[in-house]
Amino acid sequence: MAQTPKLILLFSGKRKSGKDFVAEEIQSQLGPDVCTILRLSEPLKEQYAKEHGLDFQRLLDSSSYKETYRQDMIRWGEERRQTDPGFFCRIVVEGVTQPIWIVSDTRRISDVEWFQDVYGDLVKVVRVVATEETRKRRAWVFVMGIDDAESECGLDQGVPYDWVITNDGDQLSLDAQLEKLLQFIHSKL
Ligand SMILES: Nc1ncnc2c1ncn2[C@@H]1O[C@H](COP(=O)(O)OP(=O)(O)O)[C@@H](O)[C@H]1O
Ligand SMILES: C[C@@](O)(CCOP(=O)(O)OP(=O)(O)O)CC(=O)O
Repeated sequence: MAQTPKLILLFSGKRKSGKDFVAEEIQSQLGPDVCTILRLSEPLKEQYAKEHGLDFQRLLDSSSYKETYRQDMIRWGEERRQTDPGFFCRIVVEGVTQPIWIVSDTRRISDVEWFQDVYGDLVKVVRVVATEETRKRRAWVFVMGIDDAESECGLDQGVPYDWVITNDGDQLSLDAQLEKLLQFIHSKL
């Protein structure tokens, strides 16, 4: 079981909006002892790799290897969540000791609901936004069945965002937004 955190930031956003980039910026400001980044896709990929005889490490990086299996991983993960919506959430929080958690890849309303049910007001929903143009510059290409499906669109609406971070590559603008978010985080420590 994890220690009770002081704050949980649930990040969502489109592919290549910069969820990981922004999460890592925040973690680097706070330090790894204070802030941990949790990824729901990690236990998903680990288990999927085991069951399908694949290389877990290669599923973790931004390679074409991951993209080859993305659609089937989505299908497989959805089957798991249907029988147990908290399946991947419970695994990622296990044994975490840092007071600030960033879950960098919430994709579905059921993910948000699980955290809200268990941790209540400690949970804040953060949306990372970048234009299609910016995302294309980061090598995003629209794929039917992925970019128009729940995995990418599940949190486009239906869950109010507590914070919206616009990440279009302007470092000064990002710094200003993160400064405000960091002030809020510090107020919870
Ligand atoms: N503000 C930024 N400045 C420079 N590079 C960025 C910025 N935001 C994202 N990137 C780069 O764009 C790519 C996609 O970002 P990533 O965080 O992996 O997106 P996501 O997790 O939303 O799919 C990565 O190579 C990342 O380093
Ligand atoms: C099957 C997935 O978990 C794969 C996610 O892999 P990543 O989180 O590595 O993907 P991106 O950051 O969008 O490139 C998606 C899901 O629907 O659960």
